[in-house]
Amino acid sequence: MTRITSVSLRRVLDSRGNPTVEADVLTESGGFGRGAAPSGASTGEYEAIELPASESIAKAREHAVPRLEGVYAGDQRAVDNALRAADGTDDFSAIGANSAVAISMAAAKAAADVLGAPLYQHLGGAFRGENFPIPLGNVVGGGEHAKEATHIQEFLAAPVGAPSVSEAVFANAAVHAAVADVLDERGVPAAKGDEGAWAPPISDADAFEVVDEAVDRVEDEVGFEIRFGLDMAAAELYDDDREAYVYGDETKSADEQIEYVAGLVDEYDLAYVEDPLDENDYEAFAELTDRVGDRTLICGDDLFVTNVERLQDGIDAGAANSILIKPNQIGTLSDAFDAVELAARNGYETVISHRSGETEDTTIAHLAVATDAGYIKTGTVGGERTAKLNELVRIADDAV
Ligand SMILES: C=C(OP(=O)(O)O)C(=O)O
Ligand SMILES: [Mg+2]
Repeated sequence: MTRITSVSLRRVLDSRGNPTVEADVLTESGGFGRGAAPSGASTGEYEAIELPASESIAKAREHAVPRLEGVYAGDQRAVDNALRAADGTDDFSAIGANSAVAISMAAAKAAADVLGAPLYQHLGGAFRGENFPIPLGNVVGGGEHAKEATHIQEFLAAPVGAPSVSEAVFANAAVHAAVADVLDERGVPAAKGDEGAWAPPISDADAFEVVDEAVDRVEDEVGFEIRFGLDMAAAELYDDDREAYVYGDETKSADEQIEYVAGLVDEYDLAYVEDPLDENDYEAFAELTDRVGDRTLICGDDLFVTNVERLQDGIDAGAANSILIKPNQIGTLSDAFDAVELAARNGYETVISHRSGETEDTTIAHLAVATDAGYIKTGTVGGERTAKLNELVRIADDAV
């Protein structure tokens, strides 16, 4: 029933206006699935390779599509193994991780369509947990996502006390609005960055004050606990030649960076810190996790790139206590599931994540529910972000 009869690929727009790959998968019984690849700006050095969309489509049409016809979409590992075999490299540099992930997601949706089950149910099975992920909402940002804004890439609202997904999603939107109010009161103009977060021309120190104030106001309104966290995307701050983290005119050594982040965790009671250190410095990650990992999540994004080998190295080193999962960093849903499983077996929290360049695709909302992830990071406002957040609300409401 789920035997694939056709795979078609096309170029569509992503949220930055760049071309990206969209895949349609059809099965013999009429099942249909569509997936679209996201795209990063602050990409990790060890991510699977994204090719220009046209090139990736041409290569995938030549090498992958013929192998996929006849494969059962309901057997996700068979689909993803066919993609790996068609590519023949470790990093999808032959057909592009963008075509690979679009096809992998489209096949999963086609199978769910045939089975008449919501995607999260197909991916997670009957015995998945009953938890819903807490959405981490980007409310202020800079780095590679906005020029002339903060050095730290993302300040993320974390509504840890929300009684429901819906209340959490609306709380994050309220924090986003409150940040606009606080900036306005301070006379600071702000455009938005790639993910829809405010990108004000202020120092990181001022941004902490602004977000802290906005979170306090919304916490008082909603009556449940809201904390906040960061994606420091520190590999983008790190200068290999100077062996230092560069914040404009200031630099910090690895030891100073550890001290700085540990201080921030305590001063602002941060719930979450992603990529606080360079992607090659497992040791410094381990030192920081040792210091503050009992009271906050230290999450590896560029550090682990959703890759089980890098995650295993991190587990061995004690480098973090959580992992960001981005399917396009590794190329297939099967690989992303493997990373989630390894993380869970080792007590690591999982955070399913969007990319800064996104589409209306909602797969990650289903993936987060299917894997019982503790968190999902998928922005706060903006159509390509609310597509996932609203899908989460629908899933919680049993309306997909
Ligand atoms: C979402 C992120 O940004 P990008 O997609 O640019 O890597 C991130 O760094 O977590
Ligand atoms: Mg990140």
